[in-house]
Amino acid sequence: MPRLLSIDDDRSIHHLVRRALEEFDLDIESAASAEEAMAKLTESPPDVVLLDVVLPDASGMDFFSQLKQHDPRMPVIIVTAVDTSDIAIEAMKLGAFDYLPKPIDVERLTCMVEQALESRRMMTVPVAMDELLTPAQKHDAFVGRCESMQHVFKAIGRVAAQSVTVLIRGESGTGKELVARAIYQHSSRAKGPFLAVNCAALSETLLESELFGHEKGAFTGAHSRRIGKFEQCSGGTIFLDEVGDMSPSVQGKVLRLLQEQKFERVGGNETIETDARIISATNQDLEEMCRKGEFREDLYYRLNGYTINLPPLKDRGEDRILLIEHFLARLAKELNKEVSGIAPDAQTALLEYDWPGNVRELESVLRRALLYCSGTVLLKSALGKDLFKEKQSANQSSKGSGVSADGGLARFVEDRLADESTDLYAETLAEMETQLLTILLRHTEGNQSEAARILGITRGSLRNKIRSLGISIEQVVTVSDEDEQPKDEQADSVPVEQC
Ligand SMILES: Nc1ncnc2c1ncn2[C@@H]1O[C@H](COP(=O)(O)OP(=O)(O)OP(=O)(O)O)[C@@H](O)[C@H]1O
Repeated sequence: MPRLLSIDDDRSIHHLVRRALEEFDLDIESAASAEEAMAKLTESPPDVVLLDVVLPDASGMDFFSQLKQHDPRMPVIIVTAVDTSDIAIEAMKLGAFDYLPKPIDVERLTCMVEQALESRRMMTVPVAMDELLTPAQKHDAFVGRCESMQHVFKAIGRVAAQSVTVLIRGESGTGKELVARAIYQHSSRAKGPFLAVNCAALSETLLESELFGHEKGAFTGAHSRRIGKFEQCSGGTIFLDEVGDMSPSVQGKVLRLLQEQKFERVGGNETIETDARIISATNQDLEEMCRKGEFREDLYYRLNGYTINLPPLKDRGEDRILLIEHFLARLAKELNKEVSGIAPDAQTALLEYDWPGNVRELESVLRRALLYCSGTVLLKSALGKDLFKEKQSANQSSKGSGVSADGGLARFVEDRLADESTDLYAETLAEMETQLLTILLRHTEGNQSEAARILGITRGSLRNKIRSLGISIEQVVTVSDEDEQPKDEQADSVPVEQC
């Protein structure tokens, strides 16, 4: 279980932190002084630290530097009273993860902790390419024995140690983020930070501010200075996902950064230098975008120091069977199911399907199937006929969320009866919950806090349900974008890819 260490001499803060995070699967420890914190850190390293910069026995900045020396990849969230916010900003420049003013806003705290844990996971959970690992091992297995995936693994090995930019290409859900993490973990920057930014999930203003930071008053809602990811990540690696979605203005700033390693915060004059390695990824045809004038050609060449192409799942031959076995073993453990095999007709159905949402969709389909499955063998009936029909229809989303938000309940029950289900109550509840949450998350454009408020449940319960039902927020929001609903423009809103 991940560990959080809260360092503050005010006991009421520890109490608040515990209550706010009680629904996280987190082991929460507290320390009232720098000395006590260091003893706890040394005994057992935490995955995220909340640090009050005013401690009885140390200056906040000195102690922050000690923490960073101890573990440069540990996300530290600085907690400050308003009059210490300058210290927090200084700490951010030196690589603090984020900062939180007192009085603590519980919503922001939970959001930041969630982001910090994800960031820690990306940096520290090894991506294992060499063999199929058992689910008990603490690795994210990168399954691939087919020839094209072996090329990918070799390319990762070749490019990791060089300090060139890398452009990872492939359809959605093919494993681009795994490739980026594997490159980082095998590079000479592996001890430095790795920060990921999804360029498609933020409006132009928010993305610019997320990457480059902003000065107080730079735009409506910019209440204080913010340090951007490029500044925070100096000496580390930044992963720009969905890079084709950057606006022309952000493209121009990223180009200058690649040419000169320099930039200015939004609304600022100070020129800042950074040394962050850029790995980017896209599922778009950047060459075509260059031809149409939608993507800067000079930036395309700068980002594309080396290209890694990920094949779609349907072209990975026997890997599909390995992936099915891998996910069945992992998900059975995670969902506490006894399933140890798959019926031949179920396997054939999975192999015949063309998987527009690629590996992510396969994982999502198997997760739902396991939720429905009551025996030790996964039957074809658990895969859901509906799902396959819908997925193969002409007007489906290329992302494929694995969720049918408009299927009728009566039809679902009839189908399950036809399949001779013996677990109809649990199956129907899971189906209804999936549909309800999908519709609502589309309505709130992926904003989980808002969705939890409307549902009348806590954000933690919503998050648990989203995970156990295998709903992908990113995909839900993508469907909403296709419906031409506006993206969230609020400066203080929560980026959907992170929260
Ligand atoms: N070869 C693989 N072996 C095991 N798991 C994989 C593999 N490829 C992808 N996955 C899993 O599939 C999911 C999607 O992968 P990932 O997020 O890396 O895809 P992506 O190409 O970055 O998607 P997107 O374009 O939508 O951002 C993740 O849970 C990842 O761990």
